[in-house]
Amino acid sequence: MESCESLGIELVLNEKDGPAPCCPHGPTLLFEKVCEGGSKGRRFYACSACRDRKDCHFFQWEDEKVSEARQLAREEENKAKLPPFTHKQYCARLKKFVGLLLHEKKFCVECQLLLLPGEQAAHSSHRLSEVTSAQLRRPSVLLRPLENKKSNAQYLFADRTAHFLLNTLVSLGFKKVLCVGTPRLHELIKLRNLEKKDTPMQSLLLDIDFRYAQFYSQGEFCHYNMFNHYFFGGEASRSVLQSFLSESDGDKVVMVADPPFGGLVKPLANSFSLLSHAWKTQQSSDNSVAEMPMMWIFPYFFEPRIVECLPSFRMLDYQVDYDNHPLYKHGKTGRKQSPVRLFTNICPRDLVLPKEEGYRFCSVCERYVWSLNKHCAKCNVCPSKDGREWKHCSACEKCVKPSWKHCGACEQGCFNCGSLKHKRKVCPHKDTQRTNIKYISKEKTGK
Ligand SMILES: C[S@@+](CC[C@H](N)C(=O)[O-])C[C@H]1O[C@@H](n2cnc3c(N)ncnc32)[C@H](O)[C@@H]1O
Ligand SMILES: [Zn+2]
Ligand SMILES: [Zn+2]
Ligand SMILES: [Zn+2]
Ligand SMILES: [Zn+2]
Repeated sequence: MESCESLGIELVLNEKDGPAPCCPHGPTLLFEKVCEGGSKGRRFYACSACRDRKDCHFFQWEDEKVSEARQLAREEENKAKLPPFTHKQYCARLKKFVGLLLHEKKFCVECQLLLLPGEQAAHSSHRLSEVTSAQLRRPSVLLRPLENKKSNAQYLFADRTAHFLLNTLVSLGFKKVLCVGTPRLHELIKLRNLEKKDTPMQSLLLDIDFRYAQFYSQGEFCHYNMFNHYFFGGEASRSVLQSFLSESDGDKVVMVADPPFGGLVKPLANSFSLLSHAWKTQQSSDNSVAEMPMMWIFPYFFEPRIVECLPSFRMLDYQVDYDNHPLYKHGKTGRKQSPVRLFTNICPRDLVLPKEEGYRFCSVCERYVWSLNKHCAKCNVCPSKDGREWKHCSACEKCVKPSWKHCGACEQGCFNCGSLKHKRKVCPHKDTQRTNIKYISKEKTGK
């Protein structure tokens, strides 16, 4: 079928091609196979949210004719995959649930659903648990994390990180937090408000995990796909976002996003730009150049790609930790350290990293850095990206990883792909990232 040896898959972001067909996760993304010699393969649509065909099997060639019958079947399927209740219904259910006696408050562990009294019989063979009001305020603890790496990749912040984020946002004076894929931060903000000690902060959670609709009002949660900027709740959800982004009362907005790490950078950057744009339309005209303050949590090795897509972003040294991730735990050293970092368009000087955890301020770089990240006088930067102490290589004239041994023979070729025809700097295969189609992706760089 394919006439070419496929090198990878590129994502095509092209608005003028008309609306993309929809899978249960909203509009699909358009991909293109890239072949040896740079020739373009056939384009196809695939799911934006699931990186494994097992989780969403949508596939359509760009030039494929879809019969009316198939179109109807598809619409039926998309409908069948909708949440069992509308958000409005979930809110009415919560209201009833809150009014129940403690022994009546049951959560079905299998169905991940808060049950109303009449419904328990239908779940009698399922494991039910009692829900206290304290648990009701911590849905991220009550719900089973959706750990599937190829779709939700729901890794929840360890307390250390969650509190660092919250305290940082408070100290920067933000009053409204747009939580994109950060349910635990959203929850923490609401808990802090309940303590009534400080001025409250508003929080709006955007997440594809609709189980959260059971716990939050329509003004606090929108069922949202961050890979295609799709609001499952349509216009009503969009207007919730718009009014949340208004700073007319002087309340500053910040976005904090923690996408699944397997996700493609380009569609995420595109969605965050659109969110920033929506924020901008709410600003007075004298603020016309500014971007919405944003934090994007992602592994350090995506730095070149993120900065390419969002040039105002800088990577911070802060290591983000998760509760339910087997690998990324604080206190580990060497390769076991968390590779996850904060990327932000907020001035790094203003983001104070905790001294007691080993961060210090570099007055030359004007940012907080990890203890092992020593300033190199020759490069004039704090060079380490991965948390280990890097060393200067005089042959390369730059700082390199500690494991790096300079090899004269390799100098001739490309360190990235091994080709002798070019250097790594101009390697056409750099910035590779996995896509849902099990190939190595080479996202379009536009160059
Ligand atoms: C790496 S976890 C981040 C959770 C965060 N560390 C916390 O503790 O609040 C990724 C989050 O993004 C959500 N998510 C995954 N795919 C998404 C998508 N396509 N659109 C929106 N949210 C998505 C998941 O449900 C999950 O809550
Ligand atoms: Zn899908
Ligand atoms: Zn059940
Ligand atoms: Zn420095
Ligand atoms: Zn150096």
